[in-house]
Amino acid sequence: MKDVYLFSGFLGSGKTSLLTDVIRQFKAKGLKPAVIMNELGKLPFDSQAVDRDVPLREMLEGCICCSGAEKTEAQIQTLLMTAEWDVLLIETTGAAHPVEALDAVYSPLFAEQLNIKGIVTVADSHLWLNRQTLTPQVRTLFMEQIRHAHLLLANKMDLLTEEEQARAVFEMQGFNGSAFILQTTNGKVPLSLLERMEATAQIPKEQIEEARIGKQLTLSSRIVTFERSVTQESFEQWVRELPDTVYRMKGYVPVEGVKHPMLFQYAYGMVQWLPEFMNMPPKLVLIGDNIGDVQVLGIDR
Ligand SMILES: Nc1nc2c(ncn2[C@@H]2O[C@H](COP(=O)(O)OP(=O)(O)OP(=O)(O)O)[C@@H](O)[C@H]2O)c(=O)[nH]1
Repeated sequence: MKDVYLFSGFLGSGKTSLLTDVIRQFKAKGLKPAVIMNELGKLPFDSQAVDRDVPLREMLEGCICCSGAEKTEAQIQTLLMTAEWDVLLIETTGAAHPVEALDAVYSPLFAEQLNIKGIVTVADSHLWLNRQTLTPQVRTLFMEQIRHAHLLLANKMDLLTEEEQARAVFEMQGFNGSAFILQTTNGKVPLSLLERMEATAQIPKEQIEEARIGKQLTLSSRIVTFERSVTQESFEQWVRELPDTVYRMKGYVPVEGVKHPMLFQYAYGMVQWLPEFMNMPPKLVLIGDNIGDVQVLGIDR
């Protein structure tokens, strides 16, 4: 299993600074990192910060969330097939919602190969203290990135007084009680802290595969394997009755009377079904808060 880290954080908060330093540290340990970078706009600006010997895939058309999970899936697949690497670092754009970004890396296709370690959010602490200057939408995104972090870097500490530093960390901890918070400058974090993040997908063997992120985190993912086929109607009925703390689902659902499991997508109350021409494994990924308790149709438990 290869470890995967997602670097989240608002525009200009220090993600690329973190990325370059983490690459340096992995290399110093003799490990080979690979990188997926997402840029808003078309210029591969940040990628110049990554050494040439690091396998790199870029998505220049937008962020992980809005350019679609399929592209990220394809990028990861390409990396898995074409390059030698030990650990994958994914830098999301500052405009990505962390749940969407996480969703993009959770594919049933490589659930057995990747170990999603979780979300490292770089927070601009100066901006945190001045967040009332942001528009409501932007402020919501900025705060969501902080709220869903598994490891939170309170960055740009050099710009704050001691009193401000303490206030920023205190407030952030109140907002995200489960993340470990580290005060940083230029995104410098000891590798051991990243490596200590609790991994997610301890896959096979059992029918139900729990995937946990972090310790007592709210946001978590779970991969389940269907034991029998369901009807489309009954499955949609089950979806309608789900608690609204299930944010996202995707996978392949075995549907009665249909040859191969159908590609199923769910996001923010919307359901999408697509026929699949290959026989894909009947697995479903759920992402949300406390999803361990959700009883899934077609799975006995
Ligand atoms: N003073 C100060 N500047 C920082 C710190 N961390 C990053 N910066 C600067 O902030 C700017 C943005 O840093 P990046 O690492 O490119 O941030 P990013 O999150 O990758 O930016 P986007 O890719 O645009 O979202 C750069 O000019 C960095 O040098 C810090 O701790 N203190």
